[in-house]
Amino acid sequence: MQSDEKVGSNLFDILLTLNTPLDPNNYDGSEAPLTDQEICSTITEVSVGGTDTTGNIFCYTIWLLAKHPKVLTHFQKEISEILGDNISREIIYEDLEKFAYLDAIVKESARIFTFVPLTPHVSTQESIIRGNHLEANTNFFVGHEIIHKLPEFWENPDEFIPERFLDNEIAKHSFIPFGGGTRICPGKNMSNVELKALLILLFRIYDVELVDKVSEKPNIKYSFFYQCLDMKVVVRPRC
Ligand code: HEM
Repeated sequence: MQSDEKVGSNLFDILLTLNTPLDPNNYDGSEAPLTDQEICSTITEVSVGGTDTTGNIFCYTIWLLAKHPKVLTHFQKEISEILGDNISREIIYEDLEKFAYLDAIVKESARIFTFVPLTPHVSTQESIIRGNHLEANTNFFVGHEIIHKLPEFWENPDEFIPERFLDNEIAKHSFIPFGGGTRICPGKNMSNVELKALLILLFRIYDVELVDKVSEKPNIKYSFFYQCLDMKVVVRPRC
């Protein structure tokens, strides 16, 4: 970055200028707010954690909506009711809180395509989990995807039914796409806001059709998370 460039207020600007004379908070060379290693780790975490995750879930939600036209129509009606028909009207954060049906769509999409199906953990103390005895310091996995498909919590678990998040009380710990406890995903809210805004921006103007209408699933590869390898769509302005 050139020294005469204006520093914006986005996260990368802030991180890249910390500990330098370009720091908008006038870093005076005394104790640095973060070490260089902490800055690098934060940039890596936000880049890795923050792009593939939301991008893939965006694809899966488009795929599900294209496969379930009634759900899409309901969502597009919600868009018109909340934002009106002026397509250049900006979306603000407060609008997103009114989108109850979209919220249910996003949750159901994260349940059907549990992006991170397993996470590794280590027990810090001796515990009994569903009748299984675990010593302290045991390595184990939390099976997010398995939990999201258990028939004791989810009726017709393989079906995409956003209404289940509107009408029913969801059993505690049965819906954990972002994990839970102290290590819950710190990007949860950011991802939800991005995803909802993107879906509104897309579907308030366009209809989307899958090129491959036959396959039962999108083309997915597992590599710690479910990566969407390719998904071709035809996008048409709504009539
Ligand atoms: C739909 C999008 C996302 C999903 C499904 C997701 C899912 C998860 C899950 C399951 C975990 C593990 C939690 C646990 O161990 O219990 C996690 C951790 C994490 N996520 Fe996300 N994530 C998403 C978006 C994001 C975004 C947008 C960011 C950053 C901007 C992010 C950053 C992180 C980080 C840094 C951790 C590690 C937290 C820790 O170990 O303390 N994630 N995420």
